[in-house]
Amino acid sequence: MVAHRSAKYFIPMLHTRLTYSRPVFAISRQYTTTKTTIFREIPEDAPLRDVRENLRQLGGGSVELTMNHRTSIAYILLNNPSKKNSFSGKMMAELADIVDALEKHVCDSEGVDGTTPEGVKAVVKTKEQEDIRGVILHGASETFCAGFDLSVARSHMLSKAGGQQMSRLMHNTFTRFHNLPLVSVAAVEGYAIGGGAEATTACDFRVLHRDALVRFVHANMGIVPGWGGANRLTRLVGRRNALRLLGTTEILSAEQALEIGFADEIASEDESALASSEIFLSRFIFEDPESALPYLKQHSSGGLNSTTEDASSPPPPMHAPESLRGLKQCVIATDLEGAKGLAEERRVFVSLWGGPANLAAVSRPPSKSKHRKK
Ligand SMILES: CC[C@H](C(=O)O)C(=O)SCCNC(=O)CCNC(=O)[C@H](O)C(C)(C)COP(=O)(O)OP(=O)(O)OC[C@H]1O[C@@H](n2cnc3c(N)ncnc32)[C@H](O)[C@@H]1OP(=O)(O)O
Repeated sequence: MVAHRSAKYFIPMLHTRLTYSRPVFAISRQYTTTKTTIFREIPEDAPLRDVRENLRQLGGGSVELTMNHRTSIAYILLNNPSKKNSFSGKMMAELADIVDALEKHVCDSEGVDGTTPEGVKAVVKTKEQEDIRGVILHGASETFCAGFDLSVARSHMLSKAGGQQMSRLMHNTFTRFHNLPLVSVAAVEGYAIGGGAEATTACDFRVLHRDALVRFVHANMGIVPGWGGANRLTRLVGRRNALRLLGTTEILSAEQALEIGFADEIASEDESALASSEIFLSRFIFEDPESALPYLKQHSSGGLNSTTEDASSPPPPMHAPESLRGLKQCVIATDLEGAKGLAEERRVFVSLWGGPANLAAVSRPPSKSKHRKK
């Protein structure tokens, strides 16, 4: 039965007044829109690839990956500014594509299963200096993300099957992203609302602009987080704070976010969250972040592909990518039950001991000066 959007199909129990007071009218199963796009409802257990392709046809905007090989930082840009970078179905599919690409770049692509800590086997595959060590998730036009694109929801995805598909794909994508053996930072400007707030929890760290606002609005919509955000938020800030943020839907300022441990840093007065995130990441990347700052500023292009060879300034010494990736693997392996986590840590250690970076470090003469606190 093909229903057309109109008030007479409005089903009171699904009517919800959204945070920007746009009523959402429910329509029934098969959808057509003015663009005669048919959103196919597919079986619950359909391959995730089918779900991704089904969603790809919905809505606009884009998610863009760029890699800066000079600074070893990758950037994922949520780009849907006319809708506050909210996620359309197309953007959900593109984010999944990008996580595929990053997994291939940093993991042994033979059978990587990024949804489980055991499934993530980091490798160093390209020349050390080119290897990506960190990734920043950020939004266009000075805002982070307003969650799910509600115009897509209204037009195509208010059925149980639509919600199930969308949630299944986003759970998979954000779990794989969270498990990537890269150090990830959410650079939050403006708003991170609903699924946008959930997206920040999929990163290892959060750097907020001093005016940024974070809000888990799901309770106002008669639901709970649909992208894994409640689970990750609870691990981040503890049960008490998580339940308060989710249950009251209170707006979290940058200061409050820092106070409860949700945010790791607030951008300094005259700095964007993106620039502050690059400096934050540089502490993981460069052996001496302070002295690497001029190089970082010269080459960090906010996500433009910067592979221009600049002979005048070879990159400052960086931590071996395999060591950083191994450390991330050890941390996510703590999700494994019992002794499995320790076993994974030992496996990573053995895989690195005696490797090129370890041999180079061991052969360096010890020097107490390098342990002086700056
Ligand atoms: C699991 C995911 C979860 C779920 O599915 O339950 C969700 O994420 S549901 C979505 C939750 N997000 C929201 O409720 C945020 C709604 N938006 C707002 O509260 C405001 O737009 C805000 C605070 C983000 C920005 O307010 P501001 O006054 O600065 O701008 P406008 O409200 O005028 O918005 C500008 C422009 O963007 C469109 N917009 C904003 N958010 C969304 C969205 N989530 N989906 C689609 N479109 C969105 C808004 O309609 C305006 O467009 P215009 O054509 O100019 O009216």
